[in-house]
Amino acid sequence: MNQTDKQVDFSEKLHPQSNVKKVIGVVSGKGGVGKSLVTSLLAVTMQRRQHRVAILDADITGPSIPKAFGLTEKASATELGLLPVKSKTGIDIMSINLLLENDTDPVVWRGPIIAGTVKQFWSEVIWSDIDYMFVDMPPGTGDVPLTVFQSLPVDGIIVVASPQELVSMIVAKAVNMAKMMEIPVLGLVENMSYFACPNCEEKYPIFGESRIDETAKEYGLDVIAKIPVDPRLASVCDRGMVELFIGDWFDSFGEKLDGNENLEEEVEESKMKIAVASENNQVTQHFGHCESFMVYDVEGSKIVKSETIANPGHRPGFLPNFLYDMGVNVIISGGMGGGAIDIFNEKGIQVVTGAKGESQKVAEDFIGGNLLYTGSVCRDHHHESSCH
Ligand SMILES: Nc1ncnc2c1ncn2[C@@H]1O[C@H](COP(=O)(O)OP(=O)(O)OP(=O)(O)O)[C@@H](O)[C@H]1O
Repeated sequence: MNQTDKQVDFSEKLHPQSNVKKVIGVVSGKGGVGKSLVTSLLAVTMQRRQHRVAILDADITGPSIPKAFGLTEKASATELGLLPVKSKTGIDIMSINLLLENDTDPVVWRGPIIAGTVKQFWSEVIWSDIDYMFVDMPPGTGDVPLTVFQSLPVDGIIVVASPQELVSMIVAKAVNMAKMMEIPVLGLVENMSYFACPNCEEKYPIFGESRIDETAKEYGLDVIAKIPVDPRLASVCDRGMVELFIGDWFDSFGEKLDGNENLEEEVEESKMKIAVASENNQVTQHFGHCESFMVYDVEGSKIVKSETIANPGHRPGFLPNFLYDMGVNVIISGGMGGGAIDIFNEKGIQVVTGAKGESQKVAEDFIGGNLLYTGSVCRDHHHESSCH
């Protein structure tokens, strides 16, 4: 089922006593690649550069920031609002773990509740005079990170990946998600890029040869840092002492950030191609058997060209490759089989299912961030009638 909802602008709802100048989201195409570590290192780097820094831990189901900073006290509240907890060096931090009585309790909330909590972290916490707020985003490119993205006025994002993700299309998905939301991608960080032998200068690519330069070139992005696998990094995080890390990986990025008042100017206007599986100009329920694809070229937030491409025929695995070859970044359909979704995912194409209504209107809603989708998959795709 398709639902539309006006994109919420939480920037107006920042707590009256808060003042946050720049919000930078740290994302990863999947969990466990070091997103929280990178968020922490970035925050510490900017703190060392004499800025007032905050971390909003939006990774509600896997909050790791309080542990890395060794925070044991809980957040407190006044009648005016919630107060972040200050780290040893004065970084303001808010995380669900600072509110839960027992921080080993699992958080098993659904997307809307998670997004609601992140919204409260933005609007009900008093963030006093923050120059840089780093947001540790939920991992992945699914419904939850997308909703959180829509909930915060993020000025730019940093994509973290390990060498394996850089080989796959996971990074492409993260980059496409940011493009969809019209958020500038400030650059890529390759974590666990290599292991540096402590006895010689040799660097060993233990998780595969670095692909970051190639990937960055492909998407026209900057390489921010290549971080080695370093047991000392794991150790400072485990001991709650990330503020003591030794390394200059983010120094030049910090310098650049300081010299760059307007992050938006950093990137060219984003472009993307959206295909909508259609029947009589309406989104069809049956991706493979659609009459045509309405294809929209988008620049910034405007459709600059539209064309109708007849469905060249339904053969297993054929259509995703056909659309990929056309340069499509996003496919919208009512229903779609799991096999097709998998191929689109492998190719880094964002899949939006559960859409309904007039094709161009649906594409416009998507561009405006107003299309919420169900992510529904047709489990049995042999017959059209099974695709509901
Ligand atoms: N370069 C590195 N060298 C050594 N250890 C690392 C490195 N990067 C991350 N780690 C360790 O790997 C673990 C996972 O890192 P982290 O929590 O930052 O990942 P994440 O992407 O935020 O995970 P999630 O998405 O599940 O929250 C942590 O214990 C961290 O200390």
